[in-house]
Amino acid sequence: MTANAASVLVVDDEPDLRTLYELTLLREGHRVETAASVQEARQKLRAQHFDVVLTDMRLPDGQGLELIMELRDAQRRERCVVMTAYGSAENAVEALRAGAFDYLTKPVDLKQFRAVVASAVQGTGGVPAPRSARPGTKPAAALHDGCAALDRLVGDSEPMRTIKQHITKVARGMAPVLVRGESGTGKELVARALHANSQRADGPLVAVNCGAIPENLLEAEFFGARKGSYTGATQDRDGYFQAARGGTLFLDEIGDLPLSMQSKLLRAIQERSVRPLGSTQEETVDVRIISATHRDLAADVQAGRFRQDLYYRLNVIELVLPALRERREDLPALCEALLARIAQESGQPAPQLTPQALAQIANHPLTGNVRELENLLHRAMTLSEEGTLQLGHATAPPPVAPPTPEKPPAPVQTPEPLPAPAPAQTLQELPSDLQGWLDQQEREILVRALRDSGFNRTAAAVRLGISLRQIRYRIARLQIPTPQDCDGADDAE
Ligand SMILES: Nc1ncnc2c1ncn2[C@@H]1O[C@H](COP(=O)(O)OP(=O)(O)OP(=O)(O)O)[C@@H](O)[C@H]1O
Repeated sequence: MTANAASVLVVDDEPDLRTLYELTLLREGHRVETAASVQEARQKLRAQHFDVVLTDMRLPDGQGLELIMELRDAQRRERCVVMTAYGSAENAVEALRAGAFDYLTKPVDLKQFRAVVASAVQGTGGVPAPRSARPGTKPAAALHDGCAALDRLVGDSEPMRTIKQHITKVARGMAPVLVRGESGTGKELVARALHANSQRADGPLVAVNCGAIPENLLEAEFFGARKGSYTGATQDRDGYFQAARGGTLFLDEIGDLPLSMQSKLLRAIQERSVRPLGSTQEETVDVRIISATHRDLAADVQAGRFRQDLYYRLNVIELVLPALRERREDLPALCEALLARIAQESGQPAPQLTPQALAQIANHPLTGNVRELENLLHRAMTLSEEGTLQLGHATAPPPVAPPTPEKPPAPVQTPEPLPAPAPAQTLQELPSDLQGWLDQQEREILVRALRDSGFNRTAAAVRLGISLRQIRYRIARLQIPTPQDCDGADDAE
């Protein structure tokens, strides 16, 4: 028996299943009480508090959902896990919306069962959460990180206050969250704040831009791949799901995921397990899913571009971020915070923001939201003299090299730090490592385009006929070093 055993109430009308769950939990070191009906569960809950309540959805005298709602209304601390019949996605979604911490589908897989209970027990006061178990860290640190992540979301307007309240309220559960909002409104910051305020804050946050990954690589990137499963897979490697174990998987631009991948993602979420490419084994993964989109996913569902069942699964809780034009009162605070951040990153003192400069900024439509504001301030800072922010022409976007589709990319010249390419090999000899060779070619082309555009990724992307997202993905994948302020040189998308 573990010293910090949690107390669990199991509610199920089937005696065999009750015993199975009870034995499994006892073996994990927990204290267990059981109930066969809603009435009996109510009695037990009146008599004592538990850490976790595991309840079947359908009970002879009512629904497990009633218990969840009663505990929620009484502001009780119990975390509820509901067991729903396989294929009834609506029930699981309804339970999560009603405040359930998580759900399991029947027939319950015992491995999943143990993982979900372990996740629910963490931080309830039973088994200590990973953070407090780590030597040298205090629970206060968790609080601090969570608050700091919320503070990074600058803005005290009504819609921003509501968003922050919602973040603290929903961060601790396992329910999937869909963050909606125009490009540049801070969806990724919201995802980070959700993670930092969750009990998984000590685990990884893996952010994935679904729109930037080539379709043929999606499966391997998400679920991992075994050695030899495709050309270039020279060793086993984990996917995003495995990398996010015990933490949060942030799926940005989820609306850009092709339909074929949507069904695979749905399956992974439902089964809580993934099968790496080339493997015969399923791997259990314990991740919380947060997704984001600037698109109207409901309309995409109507148009058949997005799977309805996946939409329901991802959209259990929806957070809608306001556009900057809907919260113009936040502009002064945003400018101050962004200038301080840019100044700190560039090692310069923050320039003073005069009322005239602020008025000039306020006149700008800023359709690209906070990202556009950030880029504008970056440009203005480079023009500023004597400690005062000068807008000058900074409100105009920087010139971007026009696309030159008719002009094929010039022959690749090797940039300084890179090894010389092997053009002879291109034509005469077959490369012995195709993937490595292709990566090398791509790297050289990207480095050249970046240099030619003064490390402005937008311009480099235009030049190469790819999107900003794609170039960002490729730069990260090939680990191409870029100057610190490279972001600032980019246009708002
Ligand atoms: N409320 C905010 N306070 C401070 N900075 C913000 C805020 N919102 C956004 N930003 C900054 O603006 C930039 C864009 O934010 P973020 O990437 O989170 O937006 P997004 O909605 O995810 O954009 P996209 O849809 O294009 O991916 C980031 O540098 C971020 O730090």
